Amino acid sequence: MFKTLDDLGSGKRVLVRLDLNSPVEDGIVKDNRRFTRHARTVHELVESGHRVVVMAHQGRPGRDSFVSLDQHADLLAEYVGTPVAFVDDVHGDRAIAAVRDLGAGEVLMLENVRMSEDELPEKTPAEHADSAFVRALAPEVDCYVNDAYSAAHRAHASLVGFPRRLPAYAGRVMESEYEANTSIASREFDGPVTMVLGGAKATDVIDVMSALDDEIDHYLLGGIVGELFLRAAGHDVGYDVDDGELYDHQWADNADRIRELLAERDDRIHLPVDLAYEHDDDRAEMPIEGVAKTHPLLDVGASTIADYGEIIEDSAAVFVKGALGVFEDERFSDGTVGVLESIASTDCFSVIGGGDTSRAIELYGLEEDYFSHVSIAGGAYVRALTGQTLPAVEALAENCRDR
Ligand SMILES: Nc1ncnc2c1ncn2[C@@H]1O[C@H](COP(=O)(O)OP(=O)(O)O)[C@@H](O)[C@H]1O
Ligand SMILES: O=C(OP(=O)(O)O)[C@H](O)COP(=O)(O)O
Repeated sequence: MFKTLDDLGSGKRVLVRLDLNSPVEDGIVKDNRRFTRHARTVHELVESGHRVVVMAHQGRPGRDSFVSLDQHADLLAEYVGTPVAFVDDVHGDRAIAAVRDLGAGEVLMLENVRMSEDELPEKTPAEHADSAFVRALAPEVDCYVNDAYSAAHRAHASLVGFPRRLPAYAGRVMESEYEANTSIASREFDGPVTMVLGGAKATDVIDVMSALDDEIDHYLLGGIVGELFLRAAGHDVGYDVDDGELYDHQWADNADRIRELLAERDDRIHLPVDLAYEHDDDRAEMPIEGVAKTHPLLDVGASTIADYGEIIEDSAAVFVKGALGVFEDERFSDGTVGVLESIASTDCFSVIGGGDTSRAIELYGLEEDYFSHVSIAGGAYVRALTGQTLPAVEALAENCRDR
C-alpha cells in the first residue's frame, strides 16, 4: 500500500507531517494523546540519525484555537526526550535557514502550516505540489514522511503536495491507524462483529451504519444518538427538554434515515432498555418501557450495560465510535466505561475511536494495552469505517506505485 519507516534508511533530511491539532483553552495548548503517539515516530527518526523537520497545523484561521506551534514544540520535546527547536516561519527565508542549520539527530518544528496561504486552498495534489510552499521546502530535504493519519481526510498542501515531489513514507501512527481502522472492510474475523455507536453526532453514526451492512452483526446504541433511535422506535424520549439543543435539530435532519435503518436492520440494532438521569444530585435509572422524558437522560442503565456486555463477550471484533453517556461526569460514566471494561476483559480485536470517547480510557484508569487499537482520529476514523478513501493516504499509495 505504502512504504514505511522500515524502508527509509538512516542519516537523511526528513520532512515529517504530524497531526498535533489540540484543544486550546485561554491560549494554552492542552496536552493529549496525539503528542505521545507522534513522539514515538519522531524518536525513531532521531535514533536513526535523521535531521527531522516537523510540519503540523493547529486550529483554523479565524478561530481561537488558531495559534502558533511554539507550545507544541515544547510539549513534543518532553515526549521525544530531545529538544525540538521552533521557527516562526513555514517556508520563508527563516524557515529555510533553520532547516539548513539542522544537525543529524536534531528536530525542528516549523510554524503552523495553516499560516501559509498555500496550505488550505482546494486544489489537486499536482497543483499543491506546484505551490510556493512545496517548491520552497521540497529541495531542502531528501524525503517526506506522513504520520498525520487523523488529518488524512484533508487534501491540503502539506498532506498531498509533497508526495508528488519527494519519496514518501508512512510514519508509525499512519501505519497503525490505517491498518486497524480499515480492518472492518476486510472482515477477516472468526465470529460476530459488533459496533458500539454513541456520542452526540447523529450524522456520523448514520453514515457509518449506511456504509456497512454484512460486515456488522450487532449495533449497540447509546448516547444522544441512541435516544434518537429510541424515539424512532416509538419511545417518548429523544427530544430536548430544559431548552436544550441536542436532539430536536438532529431529529429534524435525520428522522427519516433513522427510521429506514431501524426498519432494515431491526434484528441487528440493539437499543437501550433503561436509561439514567440525575435525581437529588445522584444517579437514578428507569426502564425504557413507559418512560416519558421530563429531564435530561444522561447514560444507559444497568440492564443495558449487562445486555451489551454479553454481546461483546461473544464478539470476535468490537469497534467503538462515540460514548454511551456523559462519561465526563463520573455518575454517568457507567455505560461508556462498562462497555470498555467488557471489551478489555475479552480477547476480541478492538478499536476505540473518537477523540472524546477515547479520553474515557485514561479518565477511568483503563490501560490502552487492553485494546487492539485506540485511534487518535475523529473524522478520518469515521471515513475509514465508511470505506471512504483518504486523500493523504492515496497520495502515499500513489507515490509508492510510481517508484
Ligand atoms: N445522553 C447524553 N446527553 C448528553 N451528552 C451525551 C450523552 N451521551 C453522550 N454524550 C456526550 O457525547 C460526547 C461524545 O460525542 P462525540 O463527539 O460524538 O464522540 P467522539 O468525539 O468520541 O466521536 C461526550 O462528550 C458525551 O458527554
Ligand atoms: O483534529 C482533526 O480532526 P478530528 O477532530 O476530526 O479528529 C484534524 O487535525 C483535522 O483538523 P480539521 O478538521 O481542522 O481539518
